[in-house]
Amino acid sequence: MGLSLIFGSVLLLFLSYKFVILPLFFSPLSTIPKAHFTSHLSNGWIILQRYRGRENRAIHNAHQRLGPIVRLGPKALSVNSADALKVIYSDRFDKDEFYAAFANYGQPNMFSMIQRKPHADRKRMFGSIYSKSSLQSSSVIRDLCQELMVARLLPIIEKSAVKGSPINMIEYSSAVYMDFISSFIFGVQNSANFLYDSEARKAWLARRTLTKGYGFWGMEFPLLTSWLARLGIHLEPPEINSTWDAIKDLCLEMIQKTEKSKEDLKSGVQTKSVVYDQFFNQLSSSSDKTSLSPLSESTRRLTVASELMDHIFAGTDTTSWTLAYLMHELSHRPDLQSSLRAELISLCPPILYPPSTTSQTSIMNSGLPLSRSIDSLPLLDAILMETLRLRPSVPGSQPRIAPPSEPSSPISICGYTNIPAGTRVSAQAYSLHRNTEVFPEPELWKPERWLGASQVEKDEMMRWFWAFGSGGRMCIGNHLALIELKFVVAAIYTNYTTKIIDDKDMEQLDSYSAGPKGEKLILQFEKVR
Ligand code: HEM
Repeated sequence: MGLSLIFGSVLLLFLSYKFVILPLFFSPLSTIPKAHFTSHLSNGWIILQRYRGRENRAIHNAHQRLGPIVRLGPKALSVNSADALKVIYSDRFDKDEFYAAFANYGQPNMFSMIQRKPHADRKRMFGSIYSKSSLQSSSVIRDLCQELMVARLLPIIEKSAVKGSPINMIEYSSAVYMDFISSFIFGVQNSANFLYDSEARKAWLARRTLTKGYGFWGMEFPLLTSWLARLGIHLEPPEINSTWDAIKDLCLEMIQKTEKSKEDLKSGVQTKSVVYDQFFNQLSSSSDKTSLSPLSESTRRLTVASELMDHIFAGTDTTSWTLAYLMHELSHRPDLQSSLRAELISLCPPILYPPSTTSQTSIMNSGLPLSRSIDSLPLLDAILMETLRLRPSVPGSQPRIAPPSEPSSPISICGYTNIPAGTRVSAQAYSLHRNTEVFPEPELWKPERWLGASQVEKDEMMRWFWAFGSGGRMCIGNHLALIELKFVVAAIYTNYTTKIIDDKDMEQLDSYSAGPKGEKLILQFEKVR
């Protein structure tokens, strides 16, 4: 009795010290302002904000009140400082376990990998295929712009303009970018064709809508969720899993088609399966070199599928939401549409549709303007940058884990030193892009801010611009996204004006990656005379 009382008291003292006294008074984090009065002791508040879909705004609000660094939980910080980004998103911090949930088919991919070494090995396998110079000079990219954006998308818009029937741009922007990224990966002959295949397009969108807003329990409490599921208690509808499986089957189908098409050549438009070939060859040669654990055929296949499925996920919603927000904003500004068109007409040749039959450099036979000429148009660039600033597709926190401090270079963030190893530290584009000193009137969409800025102001804006993240884990598809977005905007606004018919769904959700709350942006296209 006496012994157990002593044991109980020691245990109670130990727990009080570890979970109350240490985080409250002795942790190096205890002097950092707390986002909520419970934040020194518990993650409960921030988890609740996440559950309610208010996390980005709640963190932003805390930064506005308390400054560039706030404590979200006993071992969790948020920072809002361009200087701190250089420390946290350097090659010393690993990703947080949060990312592991993005593995597909039980296999990790570049995005889901936590540690730097395996990630660096994986990233190297992609060589330079996503670099700006190789994309800008790629004949495949040129052929895809021609086939998908000119030959497939423009006729759809032309038809809608001629008939005067509005179209849902959320649906078509999703279609054009799914077709583009899957064609770049697998070749246009093996990819999705959502622009033409309305049944497949609608099924995909319906499945994506069904999964929207789910995933909280599995991500926050994976063990609890799977234990309860074994007992037949589902925290999220069980059909969500089968919906995800159906979504992922699409990638396996495209891989099968790509493998098969190597054997039997088809007629019709064909392009190289750039990403698939690069990754498959690199994976095969690296697995042949490692005699310890050569990959089995099925593991190799799932590894390819996990990686390429992730590029499809990462490259579809992000770009299509950006296009939808850009067109939404431009539709409010007919004056800006005219200025943009004047700039686009200066391209050589302009992307006129339908192409004039007399023109020698017709866009239909790939007389497209050079990608770098489109890239260097200042107004188009300003319009896109401003959209990515105000509506970044990944507005939420990108969590990293503080490494053990090295005596020669201790970790110091926003003036606080000795950040303990294992502390979860994150920044979010939502707040970085709303710094009023750098982006005055941050809630307004003002492309002019990028045009009128001096070089010094522009450099400062770029230091805070974080739509694609930064450091070694920055978006690998950023150059591809910019090319795809600029080309579609150029192709559309050279030929048409847009007017809003229904935009009730456009409020941006509050989550890690976030698009419009609904699936509808109805626009009326009119042919420019
Ligand atoms: C407007 C379009 C896009 C935006 C705003 C965007 C944004 C981002 C951001 C912020 C990250 C870092 C996320 C984090 O660490 O938490 C990221 C990573 C990534 N993105 Fe993108 N992305 C876009 C388009 C694309 C495209 C077209 C691809 C196609 C390949 C792509 C592939 C990836 C991959 C593979 C990663 C993981 C990189 C790594 O961990 O090394 N993204 N993206």
